[in-house]
Amino acid sequence: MTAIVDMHNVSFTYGGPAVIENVTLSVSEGEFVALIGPNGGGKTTLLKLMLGLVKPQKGTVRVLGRPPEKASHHIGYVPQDIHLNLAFPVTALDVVLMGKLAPGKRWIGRPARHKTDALAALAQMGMEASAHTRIGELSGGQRQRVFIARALVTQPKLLLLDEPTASIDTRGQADFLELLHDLNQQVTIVMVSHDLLAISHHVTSVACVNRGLHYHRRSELAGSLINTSCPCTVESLCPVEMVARETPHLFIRNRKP
Ligand SMILES: Nc1ncnc2c1ncn2[C@@H]1O[C@H](COP(=O)(O)OP(=O)(O)OP(=O)(O)O)[C@@H](O)[C@H]1O
Repeated sequence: MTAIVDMHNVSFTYGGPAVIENVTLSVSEGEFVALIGPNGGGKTTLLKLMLGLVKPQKGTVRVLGRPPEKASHHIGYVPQDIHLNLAFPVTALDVVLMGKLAPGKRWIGRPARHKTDALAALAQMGMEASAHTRIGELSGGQRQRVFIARALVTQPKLLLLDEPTASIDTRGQADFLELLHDLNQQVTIVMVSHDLLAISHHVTSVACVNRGLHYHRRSELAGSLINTSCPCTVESLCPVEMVARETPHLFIRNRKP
């Protein structure tokens, strides 16, 4: 089976020190991968490499067996910061319809079906009742659902989400993660998150990113994530441990030095 994402020995720099170094990662169809790690660890850069927005100086990136820019129509992306003038008079439906526009402002697919597809994407995110509400009148969490609907409207095979829960409260986050869990039945998801504990029951694997990358299958982390031992062999360099040290629940605290 072709991997949805295949990164082999990838290194990347913006011109200074390496931001990503010798990273190998394979994401299979149906996975829900969380990328965690400290600020500046390279998580967003990893998503940009998967999107083909930046190119590695070393190694290869393939999405569905092709260079990422040739697979872009199969990728839905919701970036960390979406700058949108909230006073601009567009509805949730208008925003989702924008997902049907290719970069050259060409419509993707048959225009007659666009509205139906956009309403279906909004329904998937539980937002169909707000289709005709102006985007500025929605809450941060509702807007986030609309942006994901925009990414889903082309029925991508891979959904890349950069910290989608940042503007959602704790109760809303649980519902939102439940929704992503359902969505994962039909689309492979790679999501940047800072909240390892909140996501641990929903994801199939966790990749810790701090220039290097350590991949952990959920079975390695299942049960009590707080007390489980970390499967990394190079403990002092393991990003899991670095992340854990920054959280109030030190799931590696009880380990022998
Ligand atoms: N366009 C850019 N030009 C130069 N350096 C950049 C650029 N974008 C990111 N960087 C640097 O690359 C490193 C990794 O950044 P990146 O945004 O990938 O980290 P991150 O893990 O997503 O961080 P955060 O959790 O804070 O969002 C940082 O040191 C950052 O300053």
